Amino acid sequence: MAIPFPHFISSEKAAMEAGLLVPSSPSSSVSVILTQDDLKKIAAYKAVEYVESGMVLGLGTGSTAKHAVNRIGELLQQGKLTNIIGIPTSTITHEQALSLGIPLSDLDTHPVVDLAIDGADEVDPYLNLVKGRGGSLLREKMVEGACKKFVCIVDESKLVNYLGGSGLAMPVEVTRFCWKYTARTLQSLFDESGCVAKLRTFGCE
Ligand SMILES: O=C[C@H](O)[C@H](O)[C@H](O)COP(=O)(O)O
Repeated sequence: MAIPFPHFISSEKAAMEAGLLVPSSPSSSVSVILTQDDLKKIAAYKAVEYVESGMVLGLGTGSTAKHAVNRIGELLQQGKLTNIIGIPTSTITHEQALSLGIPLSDLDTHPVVDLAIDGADEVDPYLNLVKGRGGSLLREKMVEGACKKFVCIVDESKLVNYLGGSGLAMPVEVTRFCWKYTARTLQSLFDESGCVAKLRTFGCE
C-alpha cells in the first residue's frame, strides 16, 4: 500500500536537515532558491527517517535514491544507525553503497527486506508507478517486491494523470535471448498508438 507523504517541500526545517539552509537569526528573512536536485535531497532525507538500526534495506537506483543512500551511509558513519544490511537494486548503487561502507547482501541470503527506498518515473493519482526508466527495472522489482514497506520518493515532476502520461518511454526489461523478436512482439501490441520498441543500450543493470 502506498501513502502520499504530506507536502513538506516548503518547510525550512526540512531544508536545514538536508544541509541546504543554515539557521538564520529570528530577525533576518530567509530567501533560498532550491533546485530540483535540492528538492530530491530533502525528500530523500525525509524518507531515510523511516530507517531503523538492524534493518535489511532495499537500496534504490537513480538521482533521487542516490541521496537516500548517501544519507544512510552518513548516519552509519556517525553511529546514528547500526547493524544495517543493504540490498542494492543496481550495480551503480552497489558501488555507491560499497564506497560508503554500507554492509551489503542479496535476496538469497536475506529474502525478507524490512524497508526499501527508491524513486519513480511516474506516479498516477492512485499511486500506481512507472519505474525502471533508469534501467534497473528487474532488480528493483525483485528487491522492492520482497520488502515489507516501500518508501517511494518523488517530486512533482513525476506526477501524471495516468501511467504513460509523461509521454516518455515505458520501460520493459527483456532477456537478451532473441530480443529483436521480443521487441517486434511488444511493438505489435501497441502498433495502433504508434509506439516504437527501442533497445536501451545504456544505464544501470
Ligand atoms: O531504473 C531506475 C529507477 O526506476 C529510478 O528509481 C527511476 O528511474 C527514478 O529515477 P530518478 O530519481 O533519477 O528520477
